[in-house]
Amino acid sequence: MESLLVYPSAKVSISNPSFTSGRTILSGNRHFGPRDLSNSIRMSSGFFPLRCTNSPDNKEISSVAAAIYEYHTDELINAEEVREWESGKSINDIYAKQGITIRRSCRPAPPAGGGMIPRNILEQIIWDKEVEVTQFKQRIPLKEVDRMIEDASPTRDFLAALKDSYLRTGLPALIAEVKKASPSRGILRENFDPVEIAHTYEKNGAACLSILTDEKYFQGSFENLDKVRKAGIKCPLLCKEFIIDLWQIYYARAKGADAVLLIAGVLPDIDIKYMLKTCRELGLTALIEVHNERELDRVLKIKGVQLIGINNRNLENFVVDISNTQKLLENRIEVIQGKDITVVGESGLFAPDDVKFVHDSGVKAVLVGESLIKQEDPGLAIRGLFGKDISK
Ligand SMILES: O=P(O)(O)OC[C@@H](O)[C@@H](O)c1c[nH]c2ccccc12
Repeated sequence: MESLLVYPSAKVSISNPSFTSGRTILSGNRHFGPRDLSNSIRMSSGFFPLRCTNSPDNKEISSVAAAIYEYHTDELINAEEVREWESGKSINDIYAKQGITIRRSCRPAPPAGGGMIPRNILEQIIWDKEVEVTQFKQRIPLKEVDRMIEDASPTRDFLAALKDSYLRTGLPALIAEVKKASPSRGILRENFDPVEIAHTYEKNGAACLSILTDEKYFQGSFENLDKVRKAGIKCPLLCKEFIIDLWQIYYARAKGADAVLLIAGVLPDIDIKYMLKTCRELGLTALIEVHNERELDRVLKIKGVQLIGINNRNLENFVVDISNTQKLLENRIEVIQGKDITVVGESGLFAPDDVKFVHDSGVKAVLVGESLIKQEDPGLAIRGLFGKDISK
């Protein structure tokens, strides 16, 4: 074998005999093995393929390598990002070339020279997430998450639930968000019972629910996701998380998610592609979030994308403008419909006119948090938002 791709976040144990499929490249111990290989795992965080040019000669390693090699499609192996990486470009330069302004700090092992200062809140959130995920992975290694998945109940079809609801009501399907707080708005609801809110949303016509799991900035938790899932809720659930590592996708599945959010402003194309593949294997729907034209155009080029969210909130400065949905869809709606992609209008929706506005722009679903969760009765709030009862 001439070359293989290794994900830097991979934790591979060469003496682990369970290396039979590509999935397991993410389990095991910290180091891959001999120096030539471990040298290629330079970043402790981040998610990026590296090509190791030395042929592994150890028999065990060869089988690992074969597993990894098999798992990558030509599309990933030949990705432009890989070539750029090989020619010595830094991960953040490669991100920037795709218009991604959010950098990776690669903490907790910062690059030499370190000392980076976050430029905005989203960057801060991502850097904190790098540390958090590393700790989570140490506490609950992927092998254990895999076991948890074996015991989890089957996933529900998130996308089909949105489509069914749209066909039934003729109005954008509602993804109602279970959200206690946000960095821009502070605490949204004092007496916050996620299960009770979820039941109310479901009873009042939500097609799907979105459960915030970020603790530090949104006061959410995977616990909440788990609780809602086990409370007899039928609506499919979106795990609302800042995903930067495959581990989080597996964990979301283990905790009852039916869908995960992938933010194009944070993830380069190669990560989105790889994560989409993982989602498909786990039976999860991926909601790919974009905020500007460049991100949308990037995502429209990726094969297999079925669900795109247009966030009206700029996560770097919190400015909300619902005309963003219209602006982005204006010249692209035919392409989107041609590919049978469903678009979700996200954030800043408060009144029937807002829903009508994004519907007229071409969305078939909406993602709503604040305007529902802030009201005494979030169920009544749904009627207020649509101007009618959408539960029948
Ligand atoms: O509360 P709002 O304005 O209705 O927004 C909901 C949802 O769109 C928002 O919470 C959101 C959209 N994308 C995100 C990414 C991370 C965290 C939160 C979000």
